[in-house]
Amino acid sequence: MNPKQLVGEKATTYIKDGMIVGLGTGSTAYFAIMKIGELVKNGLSIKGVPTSKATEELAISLNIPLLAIEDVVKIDVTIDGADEFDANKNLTKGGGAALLREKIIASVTDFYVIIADAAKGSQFLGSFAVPVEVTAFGKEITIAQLKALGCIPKLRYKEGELLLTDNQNYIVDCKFEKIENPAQLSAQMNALPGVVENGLFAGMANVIISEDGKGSTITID
Ligand SMILES: O=C[C@H](O)[C@H](O)[C@H](O)COP(=O)(O)O
Repeated sequence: MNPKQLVGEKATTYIKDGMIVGLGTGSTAYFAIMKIGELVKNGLSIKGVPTSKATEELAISLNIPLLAIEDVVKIDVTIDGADEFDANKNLTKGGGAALLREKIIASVTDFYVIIADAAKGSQFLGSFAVPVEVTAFGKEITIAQLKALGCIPKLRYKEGELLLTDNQNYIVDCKFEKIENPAQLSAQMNALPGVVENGLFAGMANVIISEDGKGSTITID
């Protein structure tokens, strides 16, 4: 089985009848959502909370009942992917530009399940550039301030156009070297006025489900 499908389906074992479930974004979360769609079809009663417009569309196509974000106070379980994870379950997310909605949803989640193939794990974060969502207004100033924190910043484009997030902001991909203290760096970036949110998720994941390259899952908790 495709490793993304393997970890995605395994993660759905944390979902129980009656739960409110955060639905992640990306090519790994896709497999968890497909499985949830199958479970719902077979009688599982849950309400989903999508982390992006793309995930919302997928969930609707699978007839997964959804909660409007304004009605969400607490989420039982969220299943989401990651671009990188370190030895302390800190994450880099936002390769698909969904980091703001993902972090808001993670912040009210009781049990946050991350699914990621083994190649995404290392001792320290830093291989993957940290995506940072910034306001359009003053973006050149914000980019200069991010650079002063020690990264090489790069405004993200898609198909020749500046990428606009679901929240109508831009993404700056910030390439740092070894990130030894993700919580501190996250706070420094979020202290910049033009930063809406950054893709470092420090101390948020309860469990990471990965795979051993031989068809078995590994649970890091
Ligand atoms: O913005 C996108 C999300 O943070 C994704 O969960 C992350 O980029 C991982 O995506 P994938 O599973 O496609 O590698």
